[in-house]
Amino acid sequence: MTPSRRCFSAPGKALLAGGYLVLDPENSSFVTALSARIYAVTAPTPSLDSTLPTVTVLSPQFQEGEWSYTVCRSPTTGFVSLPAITPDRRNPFVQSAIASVINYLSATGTLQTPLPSLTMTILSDNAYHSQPSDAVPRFNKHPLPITEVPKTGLGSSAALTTSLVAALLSFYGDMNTDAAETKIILHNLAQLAHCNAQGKVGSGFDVACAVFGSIVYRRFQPSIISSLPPTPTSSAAEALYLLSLKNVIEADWNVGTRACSVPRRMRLLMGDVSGGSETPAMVQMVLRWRKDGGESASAVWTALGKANEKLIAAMIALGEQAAKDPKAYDAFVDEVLKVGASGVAQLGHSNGGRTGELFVQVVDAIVEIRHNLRGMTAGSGAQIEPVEQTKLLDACSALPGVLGGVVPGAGGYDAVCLLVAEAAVDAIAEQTEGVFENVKWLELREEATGVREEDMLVIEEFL
Ligand SMILES: Nc1ncnc2c1ncn2[C@@H]1O[C@H](COP(=O)(O)OP(=O)(O)O)[C@@H](O)[C@H]1O
Ligand SMILES: C[C@@](O)(CCOP(=O)(O)OP(=O)(O)O)CC(=O)O
Repeated sequence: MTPSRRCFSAPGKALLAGGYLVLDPENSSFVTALSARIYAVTAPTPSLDSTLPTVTVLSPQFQEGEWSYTVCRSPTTGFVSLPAITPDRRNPFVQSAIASVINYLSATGTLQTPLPSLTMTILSDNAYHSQPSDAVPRFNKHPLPITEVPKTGLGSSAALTTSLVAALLSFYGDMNTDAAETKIILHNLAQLAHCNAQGKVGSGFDVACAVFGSIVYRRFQPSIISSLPPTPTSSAAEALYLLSLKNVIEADWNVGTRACSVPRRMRLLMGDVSGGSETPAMVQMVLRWRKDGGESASAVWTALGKANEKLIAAMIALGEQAAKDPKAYDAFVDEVLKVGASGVAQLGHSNGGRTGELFVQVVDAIVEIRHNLRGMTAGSGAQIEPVEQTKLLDACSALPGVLGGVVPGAGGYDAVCLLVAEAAVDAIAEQTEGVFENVKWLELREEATGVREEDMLVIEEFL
């Protein structure tokens, strides 16, 4: 093993509660980090003293997965531009991650000099992309470029950008990405790089989840990012740009990133639904309805916000209760295994004390969220919980061990997400397979940890 190699990884996401409302910094959302991760391995590239340093990113699972840049640093201003050595190839997320980190380190005066050349190799878990069969090897290779392989909607660009930013901060800035203050810088840089690459300021829940793991997320004010001047074209502008970049990255973004997770013995069950939806088009329809839909739209929006808050509070309280009164909690979960969601609500009302009460709140909140998402669907015309998903979610909610289910994120024909008792998973799969042909339960589960350094020994064999 090359001793200087290091590996950083970041997780994918599911937005359990907060689709659309998360675009407004007033609202909280519940974001779950998933077991599918993207890994970035750093290795110094031997280079000649006389040549300019280069940064190369390899993504060997995809055809044409190589992007190389020369690092040109202005001796007067310190601004770094990155002309592509492979100009016919584009990967805006890769380029943007490198540019943001190197310029930030340059602005803070901590960029390593002379700058060594670097190669980063990306490995991405199979769950991010549709696979030809279930029996593919880990980190399966595709016979197509990345842009042509269908995605599953787990937030590959956010996990990629975050793992690259962590790798770059550690390689070029010698920063400990585990330290709390570095994680905030990492988050802000990854958000900026992701927005620049996307060409728009998104809600950022996927990037925040890739950095911090499962969280109750509240967005930053978009003006923080849009206040940064455009990429400079003169020396005077370069100096100003670097100063602004440092200020923006080190400012208090006031994001909500409180850690949360699915309570023990419960599990998220993610179902891939064949179809697929266009998130940006749906966002446009919803925002238009929100703006022009008068009081009825406002009422649905407010009620959905309340239902989301209720679910968030109940999930957190239930996790605490599981630790505080494990006996009562375990006894209640054993009962949950015997009944469907409405049965859980009945049980919780009649007995179960505080634990029962909290289970009722979770079940009720999911019902309320779905009710309002259907109101949004009807009002906006965006197919957020389409009728097919209503049928699927209703049928699943009646199965023993299921607390309820939602269409995660923007909703539509991408996925469903159930909250279930862990021990019921196999029975749920058995009872739904063949009945609902278009749902495929995924091997994914919550893994609440955000960006982290990996043991190189574990990843080495896949390189
Ligand atoms: N494993 C990977 N290797 C290289 N680039 C990747 C990888 N995964 C994602 N990307 C980048 O992210 C882009 C996909 O981003 P996007 O369309 O926003 O999808 P998502 O919703 O999964 O983030 C790809 O076209 C590529 O530029
Ligand atoms: C509508 C949204 O609030 C949530 C979309 O969540 P998804 O998980 O559906 O996201 P994509 O992977 O980008 O399709 C838009 C946003 O917050 O950016």
